[in-house]
Amino acid sequence: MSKPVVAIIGRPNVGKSTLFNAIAGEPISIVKDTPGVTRDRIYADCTWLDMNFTLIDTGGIEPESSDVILSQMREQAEIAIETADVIVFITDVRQGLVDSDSKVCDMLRKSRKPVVLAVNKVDSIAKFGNDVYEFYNLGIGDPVAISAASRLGIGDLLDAVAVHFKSKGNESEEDDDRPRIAIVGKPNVGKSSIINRLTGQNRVIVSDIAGTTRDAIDTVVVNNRQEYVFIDTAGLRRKSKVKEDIERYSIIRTVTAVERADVVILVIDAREGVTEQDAKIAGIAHDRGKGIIVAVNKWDLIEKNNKTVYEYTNDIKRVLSFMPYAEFIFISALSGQRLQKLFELIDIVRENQTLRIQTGVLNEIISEATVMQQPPSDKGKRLKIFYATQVAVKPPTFVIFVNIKQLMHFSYQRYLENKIREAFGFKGTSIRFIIRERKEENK
Ligand SMILES: Nc1nc2c(ncn2[C@@H]2O[C@H](COP(=O)(O)OP(=O)(O)OP(=O)(O)O)[C@@H](O)[C@H]2O)c(=O)[nH]1
Ligand SMILES: Nc1nc2c(ncn2[C@@H]2O[C@H](COP(=O)(O)OP(=O)(O)OP(=O)(O)O)[C@@H](O)[C@H]2O)c(=O)[nH]1
Repeated sequence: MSKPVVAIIGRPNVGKSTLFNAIAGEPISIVKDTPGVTRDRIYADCTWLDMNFTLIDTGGIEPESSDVILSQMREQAEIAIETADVIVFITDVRQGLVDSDSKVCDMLRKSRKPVVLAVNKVDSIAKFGNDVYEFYNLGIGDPVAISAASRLGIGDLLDAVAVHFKSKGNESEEDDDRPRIAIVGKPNVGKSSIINRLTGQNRVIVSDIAGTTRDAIDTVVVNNRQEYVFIDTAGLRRKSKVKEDIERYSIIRTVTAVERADVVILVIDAREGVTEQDAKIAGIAHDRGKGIIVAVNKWDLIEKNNKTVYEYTNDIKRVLSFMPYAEFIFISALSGQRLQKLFELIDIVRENQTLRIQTGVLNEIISEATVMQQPPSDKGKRLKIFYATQVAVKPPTFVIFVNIKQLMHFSYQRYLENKIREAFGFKGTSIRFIIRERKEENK
């Protein structure tokens, strides 16, 4: 299910980072399993009451002249409008209303994206409460008074944000059962070329998902009478001169595209091989439990012998070792080689993402596995597995009931995962486990 995306924007020093941390929770847990992305808080997976959403930080602004600030704020706002479902516009009660705030609000209003106005640094209502009214002048609705630093009003703010989740424009997306595929990868690997080639060969129809700006970049391709929605992240490079800004933007674009996708195609340039940056991008899809196909593009430029595919696959698997389940395909957007096969692979991965295993069969596999390799023990206590059942798809998720949770070591869980994969495949998709304790008497 696609999670809503919330973006925080505002002038320098109003408290964006402080608010981000207050919502996301203090320990930097964002991407702990994802290589490379820990340096900076760009996005975080958050929960409020029973709702999950992705929070993005469109980036800091260097306070220089007010002209520069305004243009950077516009840039931020554009990114937020392009990628977010709800925008939190944050202001500072102590700085008061500033001209650039009004200008950015004009942009936001025109975009018709839901905006929630936060007035920060209201550490004391008695002292600053009255100053909040001034912000009604921005014409983007009721200001919510908060103090990010002392975590006051954050609940009210998130309530106001969550109102827009339900009326979110892509409810139709939830009912839409066409496969949604995000094509991601570093600049210049051939993402646009792949989309162009696919659409050139097949009839294209305009996306009929109504509403938001993001949908303008969806491309519908028909293959064998099946419609596929491609979510493109190509060609949307920002003009910024700052390398960090470009990188931040491309990560935001990738996260928000991946969020909406069922299957992610990670495109790699065959000449360059796989890099840390590719691993970073792959990690975003992995963390979100999406189906994954690694497409090695520009295959026409490679001199090959009968070991080349094998060697490439091994090299990539080594770097992407956290996702051994990924499917591989070697393509050329230039010649069209194997692009037809890409559709077959998408179908397979998607089926695996939604595969449901009967409880009886699942438990047979698990008891066979425990006979073949005894569960681990510690201090005289041995792990007992009572029962397992699949509770979700996309990604397939299994609950395993055990006697003592701590005894389920990562390596044994991986062993069970391998056994499940041997039996049922699940190629191209991650699978998840939830380990639950149950009293032995209940068995
Ligand atoms: N009094 C008070 N100070 C706050 C509050 N929230 C943030 N601050 C302070 O305001 C300053 C700026 O906060 P940041 O979160 O770094 O602001 P930012 O908007 O991310 O700033 P840039 O990265 O420059 O765009 C810091 O000194 C914070 O401690 C608040 O609720 N009350
Ligand atoms: N030889 C060869 N060249 C390719 C292939 N696919 C793409 N190219 C070339 O690689 C360059 C980059 O391709 P794009 O499709 O623009 O790459 P992109 O990933 O969309 O790039 P961004 O928009 O920067 O993210 C172009 O010059 C393409 O012609 C291929 O399969 N073989």
